[in-house]
Amino acid sequence: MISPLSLSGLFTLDPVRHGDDRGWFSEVFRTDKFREQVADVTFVQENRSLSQQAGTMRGLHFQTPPHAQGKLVSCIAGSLWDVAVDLRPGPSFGKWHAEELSAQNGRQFWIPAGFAHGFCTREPNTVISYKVTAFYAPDHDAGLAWDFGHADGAGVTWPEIANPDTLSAKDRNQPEIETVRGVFA
Ligand SMILES: Cc1cn([C@H]2C[C@H](O)[C@@H](COP(=O)(O)OP(=O)(O)O[C@H]3O[C@H](C)C(=O)[C@H](O)[C@H]3O)O2)c(=O)[nH]c1=O
Repeated sequence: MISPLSLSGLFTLDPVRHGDDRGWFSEVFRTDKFREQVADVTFVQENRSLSQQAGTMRGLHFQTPPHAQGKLVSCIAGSLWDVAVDLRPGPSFGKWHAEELSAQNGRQFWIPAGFAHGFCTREPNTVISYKVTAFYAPDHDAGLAWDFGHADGAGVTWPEIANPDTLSAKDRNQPEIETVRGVFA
């Protein structure tokens, strides 16, 4: 099943699992169905990362134009809380949406270009896997603080298990959201 979400452009996808006495089989991605029902994009790279500790936080990241990335995110081991923050100009700027992704539920989260992406793992040895629509461009790698807006009572409400001590040095020094307003104008 493919479902549009409240923030326009975001979707969840729940591929069918054909079970039998061995286990299950699932078509987890098809270009034709994705282009018809979600977005007419082409994926050029697939990323995976292992986070050993539960509560590991990564993000909030994006690549600036012309290397902005759409991301089709899934969890292939363990479980995680995945969040997209809208950086597109307009009334939804700064709004966010999160999804629970796990190897068990097989759910996928489509995040188009124009959003920052981050996650927090819920189990040890969680692996995230995501296709992206633009190649890695380190000179266009950007981000915003995981706790943006918290001083004003706004921003992302991370799960209890989130552990800021797990943040990379880069992620401990990301800027406030106002500094990235207009990046996707
Ligand atoms: C993103 C990326 C990274 N790298 C190298 C660069 C570093 O040597 C190493 C770790 O990179 P980084 O610390 O940026 O990895 P994460 O903190 O997991 O960042 C990612 O996680 C958040 C949630 C995202 O959505 C982005 O895709 C991405 O920013 O992998 C590559 O070689 N290719 C790549 O595409």
